Amino acid sequence: MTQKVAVLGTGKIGEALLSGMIRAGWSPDDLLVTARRPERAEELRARYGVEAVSNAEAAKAADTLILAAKPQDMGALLDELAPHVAADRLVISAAAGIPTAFFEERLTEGLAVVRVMPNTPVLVDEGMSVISAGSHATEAHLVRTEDIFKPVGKTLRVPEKHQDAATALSGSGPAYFYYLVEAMTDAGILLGLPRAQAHDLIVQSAIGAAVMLRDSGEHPVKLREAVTSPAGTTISAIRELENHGVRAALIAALEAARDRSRELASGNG
Ligand SMILES: NC(=O)C1=CN([C@@H]2O[C@H](COP(=O)(O)OP(=O)(O)OC[C@H]3O[C@@H](n4cnc5c(N)ncnc54)[C@H](O)[C@@H]3O)[C@@H](O)[C@H]2O)C=CC1
Ligand SMILES: O=C(O)[C@@H]1CCC=N1
Repeated sequence: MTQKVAVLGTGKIGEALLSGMIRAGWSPDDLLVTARRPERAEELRARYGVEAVSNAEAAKAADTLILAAKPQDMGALLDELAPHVAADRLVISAAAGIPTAFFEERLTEGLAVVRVMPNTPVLVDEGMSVISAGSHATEAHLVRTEDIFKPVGKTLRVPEKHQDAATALSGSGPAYFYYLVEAMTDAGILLGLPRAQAHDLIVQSAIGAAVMLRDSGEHPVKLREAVTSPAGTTISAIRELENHGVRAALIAALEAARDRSRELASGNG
């Protein structure tokens, strides 16, 4: 029998996942969405041909519920869902910070809960989804979760204690690269290039560097050394990065993201 999957709280990450599932061959007939605003429900219906229903209807009809509301909205969503989630359902949470125990305590006794931290590149099938089992989730539940997330990128299983770190690295990760591209494009403008050209030069350099990181098997230090000619341009830039503490700033930034993820654990951070 075909499994029905519902995305509850279909905002940016929920829609990214939904679009990925459809690209991967899921029939819109086997997918349900929920949204707070009727206009948003209509938009999703028109864009993907999926049925938009209430949270209670989704909980009753779907075998797998993907919860993609903000951590701060999760308590209220669970209050709505609690009377309707049968014990044989799989609940997948994509929320930053919130532990699987939060769902287990508020929903049906013995329910399988899986925590996943995806990232927005699921939109282009290059996502990174980090997966942890709750206390009642079995191997079969993890495989069911991977069936949803594998077609839209890589997946990795980690113990739940590492989820806050994963959130800081890969959940938020794309934002750091966009930030760097934005800053380097500004630098290109300072150096006299038109914005569009500066953008293209930096984006293609980022793509080339990312593919080499993924495919060459080389350590990033080796790849950087190959760019850094003696008494050349690159080392002049690297010295400035070190002078400005960019490495320390990145370490502090990711530590702050990890700490914020921990703060969100209660669902009202
Ligand atoms: N944006 C990202 O890159 C990532 C986000 N996440 C997690 O995904 C979740 C959603 O994040 P975004 O998509 O960025 O936020 P968002 O604000 O775009 O989406 C959340 C959606 O949930 C809806 N919602 C809230 N309560 C609801 C309810 N009771 N019933 C139906 N819909 C409800 C909101 O109207 C909104 O459309 C968060 O928990 C976040 O931690 C995880 C990984 C990456
Ligand atoms: O910024 C956030 O809280 C979410 C979680 C990971 C990426 N975006």
